[in-house]
Amino acid sequence: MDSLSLSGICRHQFSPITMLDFNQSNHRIEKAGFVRKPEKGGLTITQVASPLRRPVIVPSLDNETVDRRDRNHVAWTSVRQERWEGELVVQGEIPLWLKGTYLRNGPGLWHIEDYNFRHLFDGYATLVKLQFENGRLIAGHRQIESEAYKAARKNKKVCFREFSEVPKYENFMAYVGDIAKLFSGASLTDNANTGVVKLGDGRVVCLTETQKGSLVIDPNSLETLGRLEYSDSLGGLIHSAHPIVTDAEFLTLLPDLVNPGYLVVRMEPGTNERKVIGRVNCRNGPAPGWVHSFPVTEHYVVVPEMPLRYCAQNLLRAEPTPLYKFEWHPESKAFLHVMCKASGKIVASVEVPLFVTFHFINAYEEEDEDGRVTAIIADCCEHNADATILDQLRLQNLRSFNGKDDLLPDARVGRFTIPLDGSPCGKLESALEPDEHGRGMDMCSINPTKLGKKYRYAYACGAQRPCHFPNTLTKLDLVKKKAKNWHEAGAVPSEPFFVARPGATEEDDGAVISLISEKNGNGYALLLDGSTFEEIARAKLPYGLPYGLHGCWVPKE
Ligand SMILES: CC(=O)/C=C/C=C(C)/C=C/C1=C(C)CCCC1(C)C
Ligand SMILES: CC(/C=C/C=O)=C\C=C\C=O
Ligand SMILES: [Fe+2]
Repeated sequence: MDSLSLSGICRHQFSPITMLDFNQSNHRIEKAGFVRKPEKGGLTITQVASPLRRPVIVPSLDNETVDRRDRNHVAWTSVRQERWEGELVVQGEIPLWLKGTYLRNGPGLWHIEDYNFRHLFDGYATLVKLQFENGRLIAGHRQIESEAYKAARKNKKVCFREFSEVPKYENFMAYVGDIAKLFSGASLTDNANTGVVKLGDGRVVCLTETQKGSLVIDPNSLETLGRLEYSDSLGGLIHSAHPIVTDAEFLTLLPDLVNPGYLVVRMEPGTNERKVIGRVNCRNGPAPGWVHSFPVTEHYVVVPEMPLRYCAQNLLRAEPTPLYKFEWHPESKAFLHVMCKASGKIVASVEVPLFVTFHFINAYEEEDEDGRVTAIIADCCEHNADATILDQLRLQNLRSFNGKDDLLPDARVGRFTIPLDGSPCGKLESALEPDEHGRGMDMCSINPTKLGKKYRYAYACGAQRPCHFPNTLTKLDLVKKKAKNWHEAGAVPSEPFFVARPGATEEDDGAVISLISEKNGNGYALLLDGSTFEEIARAKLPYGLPYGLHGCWVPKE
C-alpha cells in the first residue's frame, strides 16, 4: 500500500494509524482520536487527532515524560509516543514537483524509566518522515528498533554502551565482563541515531558511529527491517557516521585504533562488501582523530586527522569525561590527507591549523588555466578549534537555557586550502565573515549534484544571539560571502535539507525542508524556497518533535 492509499483510510488532519508495538505491557487503549497524558502530570485527555474509526493504541513511554515536557523545550524532550502517522494540513503551497519522502533521523528518546540520559547523542533513535505528493503531506515518526533500544525497554535500563551512557554494573565482575565484550563490540550500541541514507540499490539505512548500528528500514512504514551485515572481513568496530553515498557508491572511513590510521573503503550498490581503496597512517598522536564526517572531490577522498582523537582509556571508563570517548591533543597537531580514489595513493598530506568539526560541507578541486589541479578546497562547520562544543550538547545545558545568556560558542565556515605541489602546510580561513550567520554554524546540506564540485550555496543552521544552540536556518552564498537567515523566536530548527527541482539548471533551484520544534511545545514542517529562502509552505504537526540530526531524500519513482 503506498502512502496516499494509506492516508485514504483516514483523510482527516492528524489521523494517527493504529499502532502495532512490541511491548504490550506499555500499551494503553484510548478513545479514538485522543491520547491520554500520564496522570502524574495532572492532565487527563488531550485531543491530538480528528475523528478516527479505530482505537488508537498508544505505547506509553513512561510516566515521567509529562513532567519533563512541561519544563523543557520540546526539542530536548523525549518523543511522546512510539509512533504516529497522519496527513497534515498545509499552509501555503507545496510545489507539485516535490514528490518523495524526506526522512530525518536523530536521538529522540532520552530516558528509560526514571533514568535520564546525559547527552544529546545518547538518545534512542526517532525516525521522522515527510511524504510529499500532489501538494499533500503525510507525516509520521517511529522509534528505530535497535537491539539497544529493545533491550533497554525490556530490561528497563541501559544495556549497551551509548555515546556517553554505559550500563550500570552490579559488581566489579560485571564491569570486567563488559570490558571484555567491548573488544568484540558486543557491548557497543547499535542505536542508529545519527543519520539515514539511501543506497544506490534502494535500501535505506540508518547509521551511527558503530558499524553494528547500520540498520535497514522501510521508508514508508519506518519499520526496522534488520541489520546491514557487512560481508567483508575488514573488521573494526566503528566507522564515520557520514558515509558519502551516491547512486554509484558508498564511501566511508574505518578508523584503526590499534595502529593509528584509517582505511578508506568503498561499497558498490547491491552488495554488502566494502573494498579497501587505500590506507592513511596518522601523522601523529596516540590515536586517530574523530572522523564523524569527511569530504570528497571528484577524484579524491580527503581524510581529516583532527586533534580531537579517539581515546582507548575513555572507551573503558564507566563515567564520561568532558570529551566523552575522545581526547584533545593540540600537541599532536592537525592534518589533512588526500587520497586518489582510483589508485588509493596519498597525493598530499599537509599540516593545517588546529580545528574542530563534526561536519564537512563539501570539497572541490581548484584548477589553473591549463586545467591542472593545483589545490583542494574543503569546507566545514568549524568550531574555532574548541572541543567544548561537545560538552555544550549535554542535555542539562540544552534544557537550562534562560533565553538571555549567550552561551553558544562561536563557529564559522572553515575553508581549508590543501596545496597539491608538495607544500607541507595547508591553510584554514573563514569562507565568509562569521557575523553573517551569527557565529553559529552546523548541520549543513548542499545541492547533491554539486558533491565534490565547485559550488556556491550551502544551507545550514546559524545563530541569532543570545542563544545556546543554533536557532536559524541560513543560506550561505560562498561566492558573494553573504548569508540569508530565517529565524522564529524560541524555535529550534533542524538541519535545512535541500532538494533540487527535477530539471533545474540553477544550483539553488529547489526546496529546503526543515522540522521546527517550537517554544510552546508545538512543531511544524517548514518548506523554504531554495533560491529566495522565503517560506513557501508549513504544516503543523500534532505535537512538537524532539530535535533531530540528519536526513535524506527518497524520490518517488
Ligand atoms: C549522534 C551522533 O552524532 C554521534 C553518535 C556517536 C556515537 C553513538 C558514538 C559511539 C561510540 C561508542 C559507543 C564507542 C566507541 C566510540 C564511539 C564511536 C564514540
Ligand atoms: C547539532 C550539532 C552541533 C551544534 C552546534 O553548534 C552537532 C551535531 C553533530 C552530529 O551530527
Ligand atoms: Fe552528523
